[in-house]
Amino acid sequence: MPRWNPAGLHCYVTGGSQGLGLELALLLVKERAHVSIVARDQSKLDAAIRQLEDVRVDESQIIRAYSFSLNTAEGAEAALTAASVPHEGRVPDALFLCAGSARPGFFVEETPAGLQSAFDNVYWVQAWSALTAAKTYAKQRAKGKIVFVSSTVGLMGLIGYSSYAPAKHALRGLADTLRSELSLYGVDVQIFFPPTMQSPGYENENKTKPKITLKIEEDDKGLSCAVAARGMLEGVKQGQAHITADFINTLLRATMRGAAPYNNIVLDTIYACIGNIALPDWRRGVDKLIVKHRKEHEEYLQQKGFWND
Ligand SMILES: NC(=O)C1=CN([C@@H]2O[C@H](COP(=O)(O)OP(=O)(O)OC[C@H]3O[C@@H](n4cnc5c(N)ncnc54)[C@H](OP(=O)(O)O)[C@@H]3O)[C@@H](O)[C@H]2O)C=CC1
Ligand SMILES: CCCCCCCCCCCCCCCC(=O)[C@@H](N)CO
Repeated sequence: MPRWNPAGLHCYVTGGSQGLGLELALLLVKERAHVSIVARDQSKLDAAIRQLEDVRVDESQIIRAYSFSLNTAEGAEAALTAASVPHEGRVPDALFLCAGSARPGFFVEETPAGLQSAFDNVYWVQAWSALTAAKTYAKQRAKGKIVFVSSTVGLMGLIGYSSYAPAKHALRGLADTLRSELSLYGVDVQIFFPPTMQSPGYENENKTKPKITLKIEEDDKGLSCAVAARGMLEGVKQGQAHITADFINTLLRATMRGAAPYNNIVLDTIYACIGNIALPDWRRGVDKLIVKHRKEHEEYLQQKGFWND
């Protein structure tokens, strides 16, 4: 299969105002793509556009920002329609659905409304864009690409991520389904599983992250968003269905593949063997750490007034 090349194509990057999405948008602009970024905060979009303009290679590149909330079907549709205007109404050649946010916490402290809004912020924030794009690809008889962004905790579960991990797993289910179904229209579907990335969103979630989750993650320095974006784009170019950019997520990917396509049958089999031994070993350590944390957790709940009502 020939490598995918973004030069001259219209790439639509949600969450393109900061973090992974911005770093990916920068790479795409450097590779001569037309780039549209979408996020809510206009001032962050303005700052991002200045950075993207700085790396423009060609006068003819169309580089635009659009402020929309992608949490609703209407918002996602309006954003895609707006971004298509400078391209004669044509659907973008590729969508990179990077938008999403995490709000870690303990399950027993969650509320029904909180859990539902988390699904909006993690699953629907990408799925609505895929829905409107898929319909438009089919109607316009256009070929294209949709790339979702999941997480390490789209491949496993970890204390503190009960509102987030299920939605990231659901994105994998959607990506696998659409990889199968959208081949009807010549639309490629891929999904990236990033590890921890040093981003504004990560710094923000750490402010309220449970202590035990912080402890489990403490040795994990994560990737810079620039390195993660490079790994993501490389996997996209190679046409990988499931993309990873670091060793741990590669082990998780290889052990969680199921019927998904191999990236490399020999290497993936080796990674799965390593993962089958190393991952349960790591998990046993984490399980022990959590049991040891019981007393401190009880004190935390006491302090929060958990037993008061
Ligand atoms: N950082 C990490 O450790 C990891 C992150 N991920 C995932 O990778 C992706 C990128 O993460 P990261 O770079 O850290 O994210 P950041 O939180 O730093 O940036 C998120 C981007 O998405 C935009 N966004 C968020 N919600 C919406 C919305 N409802 N509508 C429109 N735009 C929105 C934000 O802009 P604005 O708020 O202005 O709308 C911003 O541009 C996310 O999907 C995240 O879940 C996965 C694994 C690890
Ligand atoms: C040999 C086996 C060793 C395995 C080590 C695994 C260590 C990983 C623990 C951290 C996982 C948390 C990632 C969540 C990232 C994310 O999506 C949020 N930060 C959202 O922004």
